[in-house]
Amino acid sequence: MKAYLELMRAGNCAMAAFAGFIGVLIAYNILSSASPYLSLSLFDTSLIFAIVFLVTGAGNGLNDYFDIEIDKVNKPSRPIPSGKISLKSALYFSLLLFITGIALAFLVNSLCGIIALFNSIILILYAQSLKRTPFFGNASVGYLTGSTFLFGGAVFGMSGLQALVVLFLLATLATIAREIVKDVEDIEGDKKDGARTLPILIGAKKASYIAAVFGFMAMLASPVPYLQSILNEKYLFVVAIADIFFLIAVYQILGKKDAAHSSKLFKFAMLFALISFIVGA
Ligand SMILES: CC(C)=CCC/C(C)=C/CC/C(C)=C/CC/C(C)=C/COC[C@H](O)COP(=O)(O)O
Ligand SMILES: CC(C)=CCC/C(C)=C/CC/C(C)=C/CC/C(C)=C/COP(=O)(O)OP(=O)(O)O
Ligand SMILES: [Mg+2]
Repeated sequence: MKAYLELMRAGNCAMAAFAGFIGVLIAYNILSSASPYLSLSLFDTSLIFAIVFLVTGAGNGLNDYFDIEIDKVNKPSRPIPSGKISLKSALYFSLLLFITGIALAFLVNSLCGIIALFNSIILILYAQSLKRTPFFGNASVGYLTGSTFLFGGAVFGMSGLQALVVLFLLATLATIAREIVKDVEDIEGDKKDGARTLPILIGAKKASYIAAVFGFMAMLASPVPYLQSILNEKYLFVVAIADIFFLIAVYQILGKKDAAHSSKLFKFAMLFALISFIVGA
């Protein structure tokens, strides 16, 4: 059981699922001010959390299935290269998670079902090939991460999804920045694997500057949810702390050229940003 949770990267699944949960709450807050009779279903909200957890876990599991050769070198302690889980078991487990997540999403409503199906296709394409293409891999993970908010809002249909576009964009920008930093960190292993990532194509320095631009865009846009009255002033205080960590993360990659530390700081800033959303809701 523990090995399967490790294969799913349960920590990332929980973070993504929490984002979906926040998406439901914020969309409800926005829409209920105009429609007082709008109801918030605890069952649907729990389903959103579970679906994002399952589909994210499926994507992570399939990712490790396709990455077996790289991970034998770079990450030998992971469940598949270490022998805790066989390749075939990892594949069937991931497919089961995808099917379960998609089926549950259609149980919520057709919009959630379509998003879950579309995201599952992107996750499969990412694991198979997209991750080895310049920038498209980073953009895919950025979209997928940002889509957790859209997915939560979709519980209330298109109006709920549209209400969370700003949060979607913030999360997407920040994730793209981190993904490019991760590619800078993995440049040697990716070169051996024949991957054509941004740092391999244009060099680590230029790629780091592009990551910094995405990071700054996310930071500069972070007051927008407050300015649009989507989130309150408490959000501003907490997101300011996230922005400081984003700034330090950018300094780590540009000033110190320490991609590993920068990646960790980006993730910590993203966690703080998630907290700012719930505090400001
Ligand atoms: C400026 C501002 C307010 C930005 C918003 C930042 C935000 C809320 C981002 C969303 C965070 C989120 C929903 C994360 C979900 C889980 C996750 C970490 C997804 C991306 O992971 C892919 C990554 O390649 C996994 O690598 P690793 O973390 O090293 O295992
Ligand atoms: C909203 C719904 C239904 C699903 C969203 C699914 C989500 C949130 C995905 C988040 C992004 C994510 C976890 C993508 C999976 C791909 C992945 C594991 C990328 C990182 O793997 P690599 O690029 O191989 O790098 P490492 O294996 O070294 O971490
Ligand atoms: Mg991988």
